[in-house]
Amino acid sequence: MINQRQMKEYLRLYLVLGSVNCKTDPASVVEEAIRGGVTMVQFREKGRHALKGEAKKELAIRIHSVCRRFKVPLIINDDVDLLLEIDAEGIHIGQEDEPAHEVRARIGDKILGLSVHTPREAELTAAQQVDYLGVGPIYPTTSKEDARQPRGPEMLREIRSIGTPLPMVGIGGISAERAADVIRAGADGLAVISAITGAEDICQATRKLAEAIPVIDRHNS
Ligand SMILES: Cc1ncc(COP(=O)(O)OP(=O)(O)O)c(N)n1
Ligand SMILES: Cc1nc(C(=O)O)sc1CCOP(=O)(O)O
Ligand SMILES: [Mg+2]
Repeated sequence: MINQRQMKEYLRLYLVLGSVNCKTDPASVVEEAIRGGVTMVQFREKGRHALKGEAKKELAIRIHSVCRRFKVPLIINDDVDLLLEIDAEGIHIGQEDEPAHEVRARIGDKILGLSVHTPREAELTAAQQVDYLGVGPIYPTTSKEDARQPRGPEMLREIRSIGTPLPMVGIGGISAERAADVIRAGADGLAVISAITGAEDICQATRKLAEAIPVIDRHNS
């Protein structure tokens, strides 16, 4: 499994995207976003108009080739078979997806991220199986059809207060203006879709997000 220090660095500015989120070629969006400061990418091909089968795999391979060029890890959402086929760096699963211990058995040492929405779910997560937690939605979002009620940055604070040892990323409605509140509440990084994919200038929007992330020394806080 990846060491936590490295994991936290990768989580700092995490772009989640699929073809339905992009106005132009998703692989070009990824390249522009990496140039702007994205530290990890998740391929999340979901929704009624999402690509399937070979077309989905072909896009995943093109995005992976951009990520590889810049040494940025690519995480696949939900689809363990696709992760193994293209040899990406990790997988993100939710509470309703394949159980974490079964996914870990299939992926070996690759990165495994799990969504949690409550302190209880974080408490029940086996820290030996999972590399990071995705906590959301922090704010209202229109990018996930079945998103739960937003709980605000307070949810991150509550999860930190139960002493979870795992790196955490906040997700849901995060913008540059909200970045500092999310990090100060305990997140190691920000995961975003629309704040990057919806921008006219992808690189500039990413830079603005990256610059809004405060550096926090957790030992003194
Ligand atoms: C970083 C990150 N956090 C949470 C999620 C949501 O995962 P999940 O609950 O499985 O929902 P879907 O994304 O599969 O619709 C995520 N994808 N990434
Ligand atoms: C993929 C996803 N997962 C969420 C969760 O709460 O688990 S919210 C979300 C969508 C995030 O998109 P945006 O940055 O555009 O709000
Ligand atoms: Mg899922």
